Amino acid sequence: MTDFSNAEPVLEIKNLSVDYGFTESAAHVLRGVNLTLHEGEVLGLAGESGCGKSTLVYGATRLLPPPGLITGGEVWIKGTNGERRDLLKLTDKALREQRWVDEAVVFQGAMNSLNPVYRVGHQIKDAIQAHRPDWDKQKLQNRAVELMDMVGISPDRLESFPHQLSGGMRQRVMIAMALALEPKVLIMDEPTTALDVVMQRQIVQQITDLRKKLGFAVIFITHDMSLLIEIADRIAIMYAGQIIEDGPAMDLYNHARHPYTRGLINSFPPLHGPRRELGGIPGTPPDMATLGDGCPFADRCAYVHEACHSYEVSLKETGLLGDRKQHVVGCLLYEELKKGKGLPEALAKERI
Ligand SMILES: Nc1ncnc2c1ncn2[C@@H]1O[C@H](COP(=O)(O)OP(=O)(O)OP(=O)(O)O)[C@@H](O)[C@H]1O
Repeated sequence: MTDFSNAEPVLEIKNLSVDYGFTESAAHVLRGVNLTLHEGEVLGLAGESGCGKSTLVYGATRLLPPPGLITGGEVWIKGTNGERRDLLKLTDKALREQRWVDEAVVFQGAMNSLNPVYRVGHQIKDAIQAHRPDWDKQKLQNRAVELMDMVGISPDRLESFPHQLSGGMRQRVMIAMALALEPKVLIMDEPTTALDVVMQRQIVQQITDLRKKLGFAVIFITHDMSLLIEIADRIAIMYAGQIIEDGPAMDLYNHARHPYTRGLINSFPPLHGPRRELGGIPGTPPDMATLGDGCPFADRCAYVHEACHSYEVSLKETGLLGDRKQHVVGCLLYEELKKGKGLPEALAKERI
């Protein structure tokens, strides 16, 4: 786990908002999200199902399917050529040209998106050739072999059809394709969810090793907090279309500030140390189409008080001793703390 906060940002999502639908009944699924990924960093994005993780990364890369609509924001990417551009302002042509080159996305269930009627090698080479039309057959073949080697699959498998590969192998092929043009940013949306635990571990280890070797930055989406704590340098927690806590991975794990983050962490067995009882989070995330004002977690929060119903989430440092500047949280309790009101006793006792 490394501190990348002084490294240059490679992807900056600023105030990004997304609606599903156009009419008055549109659901405001992403509400002014800010998130920065630094060069070489592994940023974990966690939160319950439906909190907007996929919408965030697909919105930021303009891969959002209809009826998703970006209603505001900026997404600055530092391209492989060093130039910074706002992805939301690029023409479709410019977008197609920079995709795979500057950033690549491995979708949820990507292993099922290989075309069943073409050999794996053909598909890898096709993807590369779309961006490198001047490469001859031999060069494409060499790169395909190199990529298979890189993800630990025998290059003979370039001749296989997707159905002849296991799920884990297909997922590795997708990772190889994503890395084919050496992007600086790799976005992975639950890349291991459909795989068994052993395969999950192997693939996560492989991504970690490749990142060290090639130096790209990663946004890794998962529900699995214990996995993130192992692999991420930094973790951002999403709830109801907003980031509600963001900090260095170990700080966030050991000193989770938001009651929702604490709930998420307590839903997974601890990695080290004494066993503790697992607790869930009562209730379910709110319906984004009917979400009103105030903290969206208020209805499920054990520490809720009147003012939370009109609190507008904004990420700030807690001011608590030992908290680092890079650790921010959007919870009224910490604003009250700064006013000298103190934390509720139960919250103050846990994991401070
Ligand atoms: N096509 C759609 N039309 C309307 N609402 C949608 C559509 N797709 C997603 N949503 C809503 O957007 C919200 C965010 O969904 P999203 O898939 O981004 O969440 P997520 O955190 O990635 O969930 P998961 O972990 O299950 O993938 C959810 O409330 C979902 O119901």
